[in-house]
Amino acid sequence: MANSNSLHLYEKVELRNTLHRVIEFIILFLLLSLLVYRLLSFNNHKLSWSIAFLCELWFTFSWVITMSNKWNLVDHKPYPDRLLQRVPKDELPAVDLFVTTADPELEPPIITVNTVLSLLAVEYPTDKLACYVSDDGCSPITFYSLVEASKFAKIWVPFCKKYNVQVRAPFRYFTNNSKLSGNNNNNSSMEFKHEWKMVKDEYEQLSSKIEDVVRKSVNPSDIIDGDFLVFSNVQRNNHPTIIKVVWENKEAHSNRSVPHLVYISREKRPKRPHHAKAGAMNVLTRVSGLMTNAPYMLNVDCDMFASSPNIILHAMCMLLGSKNENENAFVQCPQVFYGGLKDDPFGNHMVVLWKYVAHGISGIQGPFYSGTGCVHRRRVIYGLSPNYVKVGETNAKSMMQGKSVDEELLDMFGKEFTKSAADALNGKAECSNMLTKTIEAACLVAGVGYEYGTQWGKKVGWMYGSTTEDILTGLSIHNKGWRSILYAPDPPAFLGCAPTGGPASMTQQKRWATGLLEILLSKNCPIFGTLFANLQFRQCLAYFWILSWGLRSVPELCYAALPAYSIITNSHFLPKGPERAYYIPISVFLFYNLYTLLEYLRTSLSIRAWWNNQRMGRITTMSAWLFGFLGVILKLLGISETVFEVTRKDQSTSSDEGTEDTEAGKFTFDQSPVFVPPTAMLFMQLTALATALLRLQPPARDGVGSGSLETMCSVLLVVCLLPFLKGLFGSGKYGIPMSTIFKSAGLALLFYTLCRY
Ligand SMILES: O=c1ccn([C@@H]2O[C@H](COP(=O)(O)OP(=O)(O)O[C@H]3O[C@H](CO)[C@@H](O)[C@H](O)[C@H]3O)[C@@H](O)[C@H]2O)c(=O)[nH]1
Ligand SMILES: [Mn+2]
Repeated sequence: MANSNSLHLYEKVELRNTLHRVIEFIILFLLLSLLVYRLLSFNNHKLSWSIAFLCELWFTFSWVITMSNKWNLVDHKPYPDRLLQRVPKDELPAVDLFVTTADPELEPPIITVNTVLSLLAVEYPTDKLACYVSDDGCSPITFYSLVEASKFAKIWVPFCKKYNVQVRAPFRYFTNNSKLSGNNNNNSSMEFKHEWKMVKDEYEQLSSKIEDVVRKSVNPSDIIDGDFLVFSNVQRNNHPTIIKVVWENKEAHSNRSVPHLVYISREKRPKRPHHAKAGAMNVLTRVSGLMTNAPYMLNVDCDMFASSPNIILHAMCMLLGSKNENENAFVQCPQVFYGGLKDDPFGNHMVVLWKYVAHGISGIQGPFYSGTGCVHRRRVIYGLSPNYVKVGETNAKSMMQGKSVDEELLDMFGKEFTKSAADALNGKAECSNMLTKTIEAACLVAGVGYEYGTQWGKKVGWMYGSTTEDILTGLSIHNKGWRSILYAPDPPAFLGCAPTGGPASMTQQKRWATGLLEILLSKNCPIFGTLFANLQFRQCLAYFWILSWGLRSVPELCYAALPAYSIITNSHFLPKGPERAYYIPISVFLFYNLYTLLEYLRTSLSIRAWWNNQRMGRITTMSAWLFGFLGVILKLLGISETVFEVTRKDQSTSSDEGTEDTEAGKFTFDQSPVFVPPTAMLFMQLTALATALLRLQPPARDGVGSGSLETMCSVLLVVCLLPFLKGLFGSGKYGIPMSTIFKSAGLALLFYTLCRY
């Protein structure tokens, strides 16, 4: 029998994708042929030909990167049993659990509470876990909800463990039609039924209590006083640090115990930068560093509950089990969404993206850190490089160049934190298990001024300077030469909310495009990482692929304007009928769509979902990503700052995913300017088509006017923009506001006049 120590704790599985590779090469060949054709026939054409050439050059370049990203798809499979054979349960490493919330209105406290409960109930020794909730909204309602949740946790956690409940977020468990479901044989027993009923009643009481407070019919301070005093007279952006140990786990080894739960609202002062989520994560890191200092940290957004009870154990297999103990910096789980609208009408479930791109990058240096559903090593977050890690040696010492260790630690981490940081770096972190005693020090490290003069956000912790702090932080880790691991189990490890509706999706996409481009155009650009640090070349390409989302809007918009321009001026930018090259763009179109469709079908998604994503791809690029691009330009010019706008999380805790709500998938609009460019684009194409239809085109200058391909492109764009066409006639939130229509019509008119001048 093999020694349990010699067996790997996880396995790397390569996925087959020969068919994909073949189609990828065909598309590449066609794109290159198109470029060659353009070069050979350059003399005969002018402006539109050059623009088309530049755009196609960009598309080809993007395609090469896409191919590199998806070349070898890799998956991982953990063996938790082997881990438990190797490491006794009470010697498993401790893990700190971080949850961030920022706004009790956009992020209803009941959602946060469910996330917290799902984490408290994971299948892992409770004395190894501590859950920290950062509340950037400084809301007594959130605090009250957590206090009540911690009481409920005392029956919820033992219940889940006793009956091996699979989904440990109560709102999902009780509404999932999973009536009386669990995994044990004794589930049908009278005892189980009785307990199930009791727990369900308790949960209902908890939710109604929270609802009362949210609806302001009950004031939290009327229920529990004392604790709420600190919340009186606080303003969201002007208040001292509030740290409350909601629950301290003192009966560690009892099988009814519940992990620690700590509430943190960091200090905020007007005009002092708080660095949004990155700032919150750094405060969580420091406060937990003083309280429990676990060597591993799991972080989730408030809406991402753990839907697999073994997730921490599985992640540990990958972190403890690599051949070279410390090669993997973090384990990232895909973002999967629950209760989403049917067929992904807003194209933001990203299922195919996670399946193909993330698994592909997983075969290079590892997936990007994407902000939620990720287990980090604390030492890596503190800036340690893989080559410094020598088990049993003092890492803190080896990290420093020159100065004495103490001085250097002081400069990096700040005064109150040097000891904690040194312990963590040296791997001798131990739980003090006296949380309340550390509150005073914890308040200091959560203050606004604490990071001043330290390296937080620059060299240690979550990185500042981008609204996509996750990608930036992951990049700085990959730069040091670390690898990362994608863990995508089925059923998913975490489930969250995807924005529903046009405005919420646009806000999110705009923030991403902005944040990503901010990174690309800064000193953190991955190209420097490859040139001067340890970022692998193909990983650099992968980063370039994601960081350039905002940039893509420019070639896409130009290319989309070309058919309208060509029809209005009666010229052509694509090959004409008799030429053989005529078939190149047609083949690119067919093969590309076949390729993407195949990806959707292989992921068991519908053709409708494929189409919705293709369409939203075009719409998002023209609207949100364009505004992300403009936002970064304004920032570079020093005109405005980029901000983190929190995405609204819908409280639809219903389980009826399939039920037909005819309005649900319908595109919604608001006053936001992001809706202007797609509306204008629609008007441009409609004007062009009308010009052709009414035979108002001027005579073609070189004898060959616009042809069938231009018309097809134009029609295709109108089809993609159908939600906007409908929006012109819709009312309320389903209609495009009049002001947007006027602005867009103005732009389209301007375009028409420029074409005609
Ligand atoms: O000042 C802030 C702003 C946000 N958050 C939290 O950050 C998380 C993510 O915010 P959300 O509005 O849900 O943004 P999403 O676009 O859904 O988030 C994705 O993109 C972000 C980067 O743009 C990542 O940080 C997230 O992890 C990733 O899920 C939420 O838990 C918020 O409560 C804070 O704690 N403080
Ligand atoms: Mn989110």
